[in-house]
Amino acid sequence: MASFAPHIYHGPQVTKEDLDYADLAVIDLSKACDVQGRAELALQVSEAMRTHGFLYVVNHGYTTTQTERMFDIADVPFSGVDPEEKHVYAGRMKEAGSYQGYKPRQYWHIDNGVRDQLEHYNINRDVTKRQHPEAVRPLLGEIEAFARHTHFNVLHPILRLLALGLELPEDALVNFHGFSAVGETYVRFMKYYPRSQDDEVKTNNVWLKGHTDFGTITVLYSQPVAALQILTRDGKWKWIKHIENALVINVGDALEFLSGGYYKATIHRVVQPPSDQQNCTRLGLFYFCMTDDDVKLVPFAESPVLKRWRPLGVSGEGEEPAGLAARWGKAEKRPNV
Ligand SMILES: O=C(O)CCC(=O)C(=O)O
Ligand SMILES: [Fe+2]
Repeated sequence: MASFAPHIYHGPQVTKEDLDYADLAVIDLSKACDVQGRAELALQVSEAMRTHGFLYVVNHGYTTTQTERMFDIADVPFSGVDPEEKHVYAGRMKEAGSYQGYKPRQYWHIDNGVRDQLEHYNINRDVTKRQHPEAVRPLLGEIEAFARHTHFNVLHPILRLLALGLELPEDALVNFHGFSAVGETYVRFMKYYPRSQDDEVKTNNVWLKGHTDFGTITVLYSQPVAALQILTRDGKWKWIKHIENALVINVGDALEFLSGGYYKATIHRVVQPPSDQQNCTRLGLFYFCMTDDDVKLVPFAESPVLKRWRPLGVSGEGEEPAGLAARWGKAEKRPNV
C-alpha cells in the first residue's frame, strides 16, 4: 500500500505587491450559533451576496493545522500519482458532464491556440462512488471527514443565513442539500502550473477564463498565491486577497435561479500571479455545492423578500424543468469573458 508521509504544508509566501483587492465582507461563522447572531449575520451575508456575490468566512471550526493537512492531501493526486495511473482515473467532463476524477492538463482551450495548465482531481462527497488512485486510497477517510465538515459546518450554516435573507424558514435551502441524498456536491483539488512567457502573451495572462460556477455555492479554502479575480458590478477586475485559514464563498448559477436573481452569480477568473509568485505552483482546495438531483431550480415564490423585490411576480412556475440541477451540472459552462 502507498504510504503518505505527512508533512506540514508550507505554501508560498503571500505576495508583497500592492494589488487592487475586492473589498469583501468577512463573516464570523462562530456567531451563527444563536438566533440573534444568525439574524445579524443574515443581513451581512445577504448584502454581500447581492453586491459582490463573494464573501469571506472565518471561525468555521477547522484549525490552521487541519487546513494545512488538507492542503498536503490535496497535492497527493498530482505529485503522488504517475501519468499512466492518472489516465486510468480521468473524468469524462465533456462526454458525460461528470465532475469526478481527473481533469487533465490542456483539456480546455484558453485563447489563440493556448490550452490550460491546470489539473483537477474531483471526488464526490460519497468517496465510495468511484475508485481512486493507490496513493489517494489511504486518505479517503480524511477526505470524507473534510467533506462532512464543509457540508455541515460551512455549507449548511451559510444556506441558513441565505434563507433568512429571503425571510424563508431557516432550513429552506438546507433541505435541498442533503449529505446523503443523490447529488453532485464534491470536493475538488486543483493544481495550476506556471506557464511559458509565450502562453502568457497569447492569453493576456489569463489562466482560467471568466465564468460563473454552476452550483449553489462554492467554498474555496484560501491559499497564498494571488491569481483569482472577480468582475465587480462596475466592470472592473479585482483580486481576491489571501486570509489565513479563511474561506472564500461565492454564489453560483443554481442559487441565482433559486433566488430569482436576488443573489447573483459573479463572474470570476484566474490570471498569472504577481511577479513575486510567478514561479509557484498553485494548489486549490474546494467544495463545490449543488442541490440534490431531484430539486427543481425555480425561485422561492413564497419569499416575502422576493415578493417585495419584484412585486410583478417571481412566479416560480414553469420556468425550469424538474431535475435541471442534475442536467445543469453536466453542462460545461465557461463563457468567454
Ligand atoms: O483557482 C481558483 O482560485 C478558482 C477556480 C475556479 O473558479 C473554478 O474552478 O471554478
Ligand atoms: Fe469558478
